[in-house]
Parts: sequence; structure tokens; C-alpha cells
Amino acid sequence: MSFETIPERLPAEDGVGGSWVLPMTVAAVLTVTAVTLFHLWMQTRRYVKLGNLIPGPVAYPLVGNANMLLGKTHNQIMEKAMELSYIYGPVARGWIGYHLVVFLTEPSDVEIILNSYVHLEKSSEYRFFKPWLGDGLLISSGDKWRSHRKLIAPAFHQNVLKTFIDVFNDNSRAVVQRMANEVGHEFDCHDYMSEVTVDILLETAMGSTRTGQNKEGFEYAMAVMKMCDILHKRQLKIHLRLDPLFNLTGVKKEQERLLHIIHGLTRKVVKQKKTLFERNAAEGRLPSPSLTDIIGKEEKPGEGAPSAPAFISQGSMLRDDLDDNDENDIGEKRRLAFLDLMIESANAGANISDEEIKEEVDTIMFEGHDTTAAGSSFVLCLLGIHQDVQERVYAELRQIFGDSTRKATFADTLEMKYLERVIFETLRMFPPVPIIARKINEDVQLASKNYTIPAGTTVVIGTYKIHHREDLFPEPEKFNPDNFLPERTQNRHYYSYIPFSAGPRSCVGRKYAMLKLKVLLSTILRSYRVRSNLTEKDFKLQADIILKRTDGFLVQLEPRLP
Ligand code: HEM
Repeated sequence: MSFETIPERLPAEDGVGGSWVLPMTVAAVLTVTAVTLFHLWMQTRRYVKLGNLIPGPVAYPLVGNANMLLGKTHNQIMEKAMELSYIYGPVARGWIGYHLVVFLTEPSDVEIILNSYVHLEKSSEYRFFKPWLGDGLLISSGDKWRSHRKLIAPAFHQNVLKTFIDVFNDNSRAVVQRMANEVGHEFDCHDYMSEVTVDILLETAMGSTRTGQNKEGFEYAMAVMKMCDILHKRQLKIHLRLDPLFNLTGVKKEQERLLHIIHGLTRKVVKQKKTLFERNAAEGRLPSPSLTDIIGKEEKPGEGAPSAPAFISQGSMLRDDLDDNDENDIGEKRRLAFLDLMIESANAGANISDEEIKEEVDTIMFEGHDTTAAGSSFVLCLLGIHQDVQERVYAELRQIFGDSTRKATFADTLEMKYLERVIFETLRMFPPVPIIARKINEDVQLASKNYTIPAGTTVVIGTYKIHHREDLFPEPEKFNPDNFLPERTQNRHYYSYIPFSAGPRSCVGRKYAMLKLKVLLSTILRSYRVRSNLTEKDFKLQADIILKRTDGFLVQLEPRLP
């Protein structure tokens, strides 16, 4: 029986097998042929030809070099990027499929991109920010970016920043008190830096405060950090990059929950402020002096204008929209949150809607939060390692404050020259924004090499790598604040140090950041000696949107005697 049945079944099985083997083989051959032809055709295109002239790893049909990213952790991607730039030099290319990505680490080339009014458009990678920041300053382009930048830059005028000194002081003192609970054991200082940064931003950007009972601010800070993680995941995981697939995932649901928290708070505050402004305006109580009064007058000699700007542009003579504002310095007038200034400008006829104001506040909250939290945490870790540098900072602070426990004034911050160099050096070694990406809309001829980057390319500027170039910063892995002595900075290319980017699209908050960092760090360092059990070689870095330590920002504190 088995003899009879076997022949009957075998042809059937053969039939099934035979029914797919041939078509599959034909399909495979056709696919390989089609891919090969497509690939060969692509190689004839000018865009691909120009891209292939730039050195880079071997690219495969269809995927290009995308395979190098697959399955890699944040740390591994960071290490790989560094490795590639060592192999291929200051101009290197990669292909994501047939999309060209060029990495630049030569200051003269970086200048061409960042100093241009043509290459202002952010790369498509920034689209993941859109649900959160809408068309805020960080990602907007064209006329919208131009008009909003013009509107927002005055809100960062030195005279406005001076009025924030008390907010910086009070919140710095509060965090010093909170950190007293950590004395005697190792802890992650980033948690504290993050919380105090959000508190300060809530007051300076929105004019609100967070009380002990109301944990809205902390919840908001947590939501911001988790949103950053999601954005990073979206850049790395191919299925999360595509909206239709992303929308099916739990990550999308989590994003919605987080944005509900973030937008809920911003919307609420914008509404409250707007209502208050309108009520006051209806009663004829417009804010006085107005923003224009504060920043619009010619400087009068001796009227409180400081002798040097809060942010020293490394001895460079280059100026931008923030530097220009200093010429109108008339001293401290009244405290306005960024949001108040935008509402006031809108009332005075500026073309900005409530929703756009909300987007700009979200952008300031995002940009101002994680960057300065990471920057201040890195400073504390490095000072914990380099006790000699910390002692010099402390000596400088003793010279300014003596035995007094008074608050820091704006004038004091101008005296904190060594602390300023410590901050600059920290932002060199660990730039919170480790790369900047732009979409190139016109062909670019590079300065350093005879390469043309074709229009449509994504250019990635490797800030981290530039800051670690031995020819620009001798012994780049050594923490040396004297790298920022005026005589050293004067001899360096301006675009060799770009923690805040540079040119027309540079960080609008950089003076705010420097002022806040000086007040915050000086307050902490006057109260505590910081120690660390590690060296910077032990740091595990995460190439996130914001550069961080994956091993945590661990330090120990010892109270300083009053
Ligand atoms: C250590 C602190 C900071 C660092 C290292 C930093 C760095 C940067 C960098 C590199 C950019 C350019 C990003 C790009 O082109 O992709 C940028 C843009 C920006 N930053 Fe900052 N930032 C800091 C603090 C702040 C603060 C405190 C604020 C606001 C309170 C702020 C607001 C902004 C805004 C609004 C932009 C977009 C500007 C535009 O596109 O016109 N930043 N920042």
C-alpha cells in the first residue's frame, strides 16, 4: 500500500516544488538585473558622479552605506563616525541608498556652509521635531525663519538678559540647597541640572514658576527628555523613520502622551499671558518701558553699559544679529519673559499668530533645556576630575566675592574670566550639539579640496570631531581651559570652535546660556567642592541629539566652609 501511494504523492510534491522554483528563479534574475541596471544608470547621474569623487567607504547597490548603521547602538555610531573621519579625512561621504551625505570637519569648508544665507535650510532629519516644535525657529526656513529670527533676536538682548540675573540666582541657590541631600555619596548631577534648567526656563521663557507641590515643571522636563529619546530612535530605526509604520507603533502613542504634557503646559501659559496682556492693554496699562524702549535707544556713555559683552566671540571680529544688539545697550529696565516680549511684539503689529508664539516658546524650552543641562553637567564632572582647575575657579570666585555669600551680579559675571574659559573648554571637548546638518540647495565648491557638493546633498558638520582636531587644539583630549586664552583664540580659524554653531543661523540663546551657566556654576562652586572617581577617558558618550554620558554624570560633593 505504501508502495502504491508513494508514487501518487511524489509527483504532487514535485509539482508543488516545481511550481515555485522556476518563477522564483526568474524573479530573482529579473530583480538582480533590474537592480544592476538601475544602479548603473544612477552611476551616470551627475549627482552620484560628483558624490563618488569624494572619499568614503564602498557603497552597495540600493543600500549605499546604510548597512553601517544597522543594529548599532548610539555609542557604536559615534565611534564609527569618528573612525571614518580618521580614515577618509576632513571631507568624507556616505550614501544612504542614493542620497548623498557629506561630512565636513575643515573649518574653511564649514564656514562656506554656515556663513551663507543660501544654505540655511535644515536637513530632512529635523522633520521628526515637527510634531513637537511645529515651525519654530530651529526648523523653519525661508521667509518665516527670517521674520521670526528678526522678531526673537531682540528678546535675547543683553538688557533683557540682565533682568534674568535674579531668576538665575534664586534658582541656583535652590538647587544648591536640594543638592545638600547628596553630600557624601556619588550621584548623577544631570538630574539636578536638568530640573534647575527647566525651572529657570519656565520663568524666563514663560514667566511662570514651579512650586513645591506643583510637579508640572518636572513632569515637563521628563517629557522633554523622553521626547529626545524618541527622536533619536526615529533617526536610527528604519521602520520608525517612515510615518505610516511609525504611526502603528507604541512609540507613536508614547510620543502623543508626551506631547500632550509638553503642549498642554505651553498652551496654558500662552493663553494665560495673552489674556492678562489684553486685559491690561484694555485698561490702558501697556508694559513700560516697551521692548523697543529697552533695546531701541542709542547707547549713552556711562549709562550702565558693560565694557565687554557677556559672550566673548573668541577674539574674532565677526559679528552677527546678537552682537549688533549690544550697540543699543541702555542698562537694566524691567523683567520680561520671552513670551511677554512676543505677545508685546504681536500687539505692536508683528506678524506672528498665537500658535506661532506657542511654537517659538516650545522651541526655546527644548533648545534651552537639554543643551545647558548637559553643558553644566559636563563642567561639574570635569572640575571633579581636575581639582587644580577647580581650585583656580574657586580662587577667582573668592577674589570676586571674598567671604560674602551675596548673589552674583551681571558685573561679577564679566569678572569670571577663568570660569568662562572652563565653560568654553568643556563645550569644546563635549559640545552638547555634536553635529549640525543642513540641506544644500545649490552646488557648493569646497575651499579645502577640489570637490563640488551637489545640490540636494545633506551636509553634516562634525562639531565634535572639529573640536578634537590635533592641528587646531594641541593635545585635544587634555582638558585645558588655556586653549581659550585670547592669544590662542586669535590665531585659530573662527569656525574651528562652533559649540553654538555660527553665522546667520547660530544659536540665538548663546549669551543667555553663558550668563546662566556662569551664575549657576559659580553658585554651586562657591558652596561645594566637586569630586569624581573617574577620568574623562572613562566617559561613555551617547551620540544623541544632545551629547550625553550613558554612564551618568556621576560626582560627589563636599560642602565648602562659609
Ligand atoms: C550650552 C548651551 C547651548 C548650546 C551648546 C546650543 C547650541 C546650539 C546650536 C549648535 C544651534 C544650531 C543648531 C542647528 O543648526 O542645527 C542652536 C540653535 C538654537 N538655539 Fe541653542 N544652544 C544652547 C543654549 C540655548 C538656549 C539657552 C536657548 C534659548 C533659551 C537656545 C535657543 C536656540 C534656538 C531658538 C536655536 C535655533 C536658532 C535658529 O535656527 O535661528 N539655545 N543652539
